[in-house]
Amino acid sequence: MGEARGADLGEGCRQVRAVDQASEALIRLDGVTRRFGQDTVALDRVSLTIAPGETVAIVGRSGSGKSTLLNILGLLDAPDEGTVVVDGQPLTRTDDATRTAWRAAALGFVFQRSHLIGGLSVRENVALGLRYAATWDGDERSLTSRVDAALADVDLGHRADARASTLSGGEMQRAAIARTLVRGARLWLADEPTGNLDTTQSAEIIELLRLRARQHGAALVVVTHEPDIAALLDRVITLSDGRVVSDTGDRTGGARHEKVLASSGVVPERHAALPAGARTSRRIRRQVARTARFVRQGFAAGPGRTRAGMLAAALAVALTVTALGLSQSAATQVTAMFDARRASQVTATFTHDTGTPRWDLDIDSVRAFPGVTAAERWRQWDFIAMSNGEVAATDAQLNAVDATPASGSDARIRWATSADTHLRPGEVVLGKVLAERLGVTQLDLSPEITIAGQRLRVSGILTEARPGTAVGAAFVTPDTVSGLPPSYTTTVFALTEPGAASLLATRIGLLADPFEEHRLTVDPVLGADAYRGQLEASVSVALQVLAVVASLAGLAGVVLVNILSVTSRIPEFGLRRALGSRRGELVGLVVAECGVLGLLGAGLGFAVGFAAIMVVTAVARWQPVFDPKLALIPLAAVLVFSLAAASFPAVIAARTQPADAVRI
Ligand SMILES: Nc1ncnc2c1ncn2[C@@H]1O[C@H](COP(=O)(O)OP(=O)(O)OP(=O)(O)O)[C@@H](O)[C@H]1O
Repeated sequence: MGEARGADLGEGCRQVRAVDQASEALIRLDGVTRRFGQDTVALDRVSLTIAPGETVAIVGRSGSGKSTLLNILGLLDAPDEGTVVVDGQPLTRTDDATRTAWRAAALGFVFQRSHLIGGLSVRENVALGLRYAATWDGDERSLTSRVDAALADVDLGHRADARASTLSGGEMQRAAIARTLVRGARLWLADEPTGNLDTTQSAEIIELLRLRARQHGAALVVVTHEPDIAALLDRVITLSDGRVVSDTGDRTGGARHEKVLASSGVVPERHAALPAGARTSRRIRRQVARTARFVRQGFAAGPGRTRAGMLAAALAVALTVTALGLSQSAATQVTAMFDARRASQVTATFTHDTGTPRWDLDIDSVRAFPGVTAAERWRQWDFIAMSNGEVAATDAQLNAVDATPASGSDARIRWATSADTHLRPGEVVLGKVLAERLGVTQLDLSPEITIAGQRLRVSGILTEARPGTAVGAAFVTPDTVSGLPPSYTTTVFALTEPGAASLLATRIGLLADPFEEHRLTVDPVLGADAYRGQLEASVSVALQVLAVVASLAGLAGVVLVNILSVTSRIPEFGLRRALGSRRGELVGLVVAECGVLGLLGAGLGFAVGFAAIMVVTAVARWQPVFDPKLALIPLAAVLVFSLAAASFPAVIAARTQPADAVRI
């Protein structure tokens, strides 16, 4: 039998003389004390040995320290004082790695609540016991046959493909026994394994545990409240207030197996006699494959939390992509709007040294130019005093305007008064600011003002100035200004079909005044260029800030979802640790799960973000813009998201104390 088991062992293990030479113990406790806080002494100087193959019951009143003792025997916990010696090797309190390696190599657990992963099949739950075992060589085919054999051994073969959460209490414990069986554990530890079962089922489960442990040459330690169950085992250790008060029974049960066990012991893989390099690369490969499998299983076992994690990541990325894309589109839109105006407006101003120009500007030639839709001509007087008591303003600009439409009555230049205004002799349109200054508010009272001795009816108020139009000006007809002193400035303002403005800008001087072209200043956008860049930048910055805020909000969401998901899995992590998972491997599992979810979510988020950009820009009639280089930002964000979102949960997982976690 020893040889048969030996042949079953994985390459990573080697045969050793396993029993403690001094006491022939599989595990020995010397003066072990375990305290919790200041006041609770859960175990008080406990010394005992567990020999290979013996079956032991630990009994005692509630709170007497039974579970604490089992956790110490199971290397899930370490004593504050005293020594634990496994296979002759003393373990230090701090050496978590060695305890973990021993758990993987030699121990198996059956907990009160069985600690199966409910979303996985029974077969995969049992396989978990072997996947973490140091005795497994990574061969999937041998795994399947060993798992099926273990399931058959506990009479659960017919439920192999069922979800573990659908099993009855008794079936769950059978599955937990199969999980212990399949790993070839040498020490089986069961904490109240029948606590949730009725009397008949309890007896069946204890009998199954006892028989299978014996068949496989394993020692069995069972914590129980029930004397009937204790009576079924070889030896009974009674605890009271953390001390062993009696240790009775037949200890030869174990001795019957000593020879077998002495030749079949295993030590943790790190002691194996393979070359170090080969061992390391082999272990890494196996671990990567194992983690990949666990990640897939984790997604399948918890579809709800998988969806939540993915959607949180998708939302974060979608918000970032949308905000970034819209910021670019909006900035481009501002540019396009300004460019559109620049392309359809031309203003040319002539400044004369003295008096009125020799020739009045030829507005008709401008109007006749291809693409021109409307044109105006202003003459402007600066600082004309208007005073006869009724008009007190002294610095208002006064303009003469030729407002005749380009064709028919379709005036293309809108004055933004109550209606398009065609000024008639004797009338004036006031800029809003000037009107307020003069106290002219209501046109239905037919207000009148006097300029240069002429009484004029206010026919409109200019509420919205075109670029460059002074809302502090008064607009009058040429008749009105005929009596004024000469004007020094004349302006031609033209609107064109889109795109025709730039050509007009090169010709307007020649058209308007071929003799004084050199005095011309052409300002196509009337100063708008100066603040176009600023506006563009402001829009862009505002939306980029929004993108950062959205990213942070999304990141917080992803982190929260991951933390909640991992917190709900503490018992599962405790189980994995109990079965032999190292802290680092657990961290790797959590990071891999969060990372994969982050990447899947990011893909979804990209798609949603792009769709949102298309919809918003289509509704707003914008040109959608997304610089491919900016895709790097969300990509980097995804990596940061995934790592940041995984780091907190990974710390939680790494800090999981198996002894505490399996109590939950
Ligand atoms: N993680 C812990 N933190 C604080 N106190 C603990 C912890 N674990 C155990 N104890 C305390 O140690 C003492 C022994 O607890 P333990 O669970 O070992 O008793 P037990 O005999 O198994 O009890 P029961 O039969 O009720 O499960 C108890 O007073 C318990 O409250």
